Amino acid sequence: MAYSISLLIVRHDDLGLLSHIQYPEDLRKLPADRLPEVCDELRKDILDELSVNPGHLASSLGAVELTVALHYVYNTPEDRIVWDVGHQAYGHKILTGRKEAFCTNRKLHGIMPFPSPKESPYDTFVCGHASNSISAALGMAVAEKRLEKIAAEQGATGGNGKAAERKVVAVIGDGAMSGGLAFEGLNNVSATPNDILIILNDNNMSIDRSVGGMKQYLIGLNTNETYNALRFKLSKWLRSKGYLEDDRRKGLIRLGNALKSAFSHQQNIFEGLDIRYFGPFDGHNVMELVRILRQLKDMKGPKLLHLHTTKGKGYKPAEKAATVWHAPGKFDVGTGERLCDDEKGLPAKYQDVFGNTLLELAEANPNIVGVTPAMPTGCSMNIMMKSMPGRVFDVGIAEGHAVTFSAGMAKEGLQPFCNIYSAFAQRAYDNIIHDVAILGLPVVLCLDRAGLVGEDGPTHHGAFDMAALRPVPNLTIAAPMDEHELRRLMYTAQLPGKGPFVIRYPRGRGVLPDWHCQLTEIEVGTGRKLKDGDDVAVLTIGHIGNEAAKAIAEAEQEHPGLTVAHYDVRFLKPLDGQLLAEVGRRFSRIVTVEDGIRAGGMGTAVLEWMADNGLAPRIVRLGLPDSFVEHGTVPQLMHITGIDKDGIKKAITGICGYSKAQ
Ligand SMILES: Cc1ncc(C[n+]2csc(CCOP(=O)(O)OP(=O)(O)O)c2C)c(N)n1
Ligand SMILES: CC(=O)[C@@H](O)[C@H](O)COP(=O)(O)O
Ligand SMILES: [Mg+2]
Repeated sequence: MAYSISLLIVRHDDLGLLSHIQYPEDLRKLPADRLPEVCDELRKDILDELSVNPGHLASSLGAVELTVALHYVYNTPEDRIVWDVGHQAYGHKILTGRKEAFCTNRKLHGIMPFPSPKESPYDTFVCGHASNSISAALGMAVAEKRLEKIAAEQGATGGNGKAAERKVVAVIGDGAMSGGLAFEGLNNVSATPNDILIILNDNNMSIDRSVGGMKQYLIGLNTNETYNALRFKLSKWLRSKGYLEDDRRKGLIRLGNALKSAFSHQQNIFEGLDIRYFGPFDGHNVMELVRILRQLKDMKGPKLLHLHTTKGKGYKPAEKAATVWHAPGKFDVGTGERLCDDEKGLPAKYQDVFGNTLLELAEANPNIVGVTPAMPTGCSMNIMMKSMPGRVFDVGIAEGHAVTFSAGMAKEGLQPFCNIYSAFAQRAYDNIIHDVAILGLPVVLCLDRAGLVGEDGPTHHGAFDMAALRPVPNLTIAAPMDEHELRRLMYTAQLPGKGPFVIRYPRGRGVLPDWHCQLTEIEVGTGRKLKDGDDVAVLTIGHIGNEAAKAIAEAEQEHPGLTVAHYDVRFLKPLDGQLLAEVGRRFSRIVTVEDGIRAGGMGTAVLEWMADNGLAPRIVRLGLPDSFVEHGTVPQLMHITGIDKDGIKKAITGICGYSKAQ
């Protein structure tokens, strides 16, 4: 496997103990009582670096002790640590050969935003979308057992030719634990022979506050210390006597569970699933963590270790306001002041236009309710939440549920606005088809972060929504080119009889000096001509139309005589047949521009429409390629993928014969 970090900037700071640790094997040479020092240095390194090179701060600070203890006790990378989301894994990166390159974190060609086996053998699985760690870890554990069996049958000495049995650990936060996939994983862990350790890193926070029954359950979940100590000793002894093979182990868990609930009047959901539960313990006591992990490491059967941690641990501003410090941007470490750009005079963020407009619509329409899967701040639904707490539902990291829950409310007459980041909505594909589209329920699905998102990289780009949703019957799919269009589309979507309505818009700011405007209806399925011209028609959808407008202006300026028409398709579905007929009849050259994957998106829709209607203009389609776009700033990535002003201009002039087309 190729490991890729091509941007190598070496840091030369003197980091004390850390400067002697390149890899976990160096860490493991230290006596355990030096580990608190390592943690302090690691925390300081993360803080200093992130203050100038922004990223996910608070979760990584909260996982420092756990990270050090894991790499100290486990034989990584041979043993597998599977991080959930991976936004807490900066300490892991620094300890696993990426200390010098950490200053390139999230930058173009630098370290990837989330752990990835493409970058390091210490990164065991793809990270970015929450709640997959338990399933992946179980898969690895099952593979290990099976491969060992195959090797034994073939007369080899052990699975993968190694001496000790590989251990597999999943590290999952309380927020990620609210995801359905995590529950599916637990259910399967319970019923499949395996020895995995699930570490529940419980800081009682998601990005916003943790929500739901599991969060409440975890707060109340306790086992007393004597019980924990006794149980460690007992299971060690039973194991040494060979009494802890699978059947007996399950029986003992059930007995333990029964005794515990008899004494404490508390059922333990994990133990009820035959997963041994240990905790809760202090996740910031590194020496204690080492002791506990050593005891659990060789224990057979599935286990869950529950740790209490503090998001933002060790940095007071982050501890006090973990949501803001989840990914705070640049900041002054000393004062805790966040160094935000001067926002004065800048257009509003689309998310804020969404949030304010939703509240405005909800004030007028009592049927409107808001649904967000764990992103109230990210999508600005917190604006409505503050004013109308009873009408907004944060359902946790549960995109599929968010859609079906919305569908249920729509079925009974409410008007849900369900806001999901485009990439996370991939989790809800069938829910959109099965639970919304088939019945044609009037759910307004707002896909924020559609298109390139920048530094979060391939897992987070909203690349696929248009291509994925376009074939689904009954859906209306639209994308606003500016803030006013977003407001008007939202207004239109909640009018009676509109059915399922998808509105996609990007991360970041719009283009207008003032987002306020009157809320008036846009006729569904209509695009608009923004500018006339004779030589070529440029068809765009959504915000990228603004980039195309700049490209057109420049192309016309650089090539006197060239005139370019610009159409805003606006609705991917239904397409505006009248507009396309005009374009198809008048122009023999068309350039389509979108910020989603080219295959199957708007350009493809135009191509199909022309072919279906017996028209054959030459069409150049710009969009994201058939490969995963890496991380970098949005302008950098737009340039690389050829959808920035220069790329669009090149396509326009190329198709008109002024320069070679791309
Ligand atoms: C499927 C999916 N939905 C939403 C997100 C956005 N997200 C990233 S981290 C996070 C909170 C995770 O909370 P937790 O697992 O408790 O980790 P913590 O941040 O508290 O350390 C959310 C909602 C995501 N990455 N993936
Ligand atoms: C780790 C994760 O998935 C989120 O923290 C994500 O990075 C948020 O993205 P925005 O910054 O666009 O809200
Ligand atoms: Mg959490």
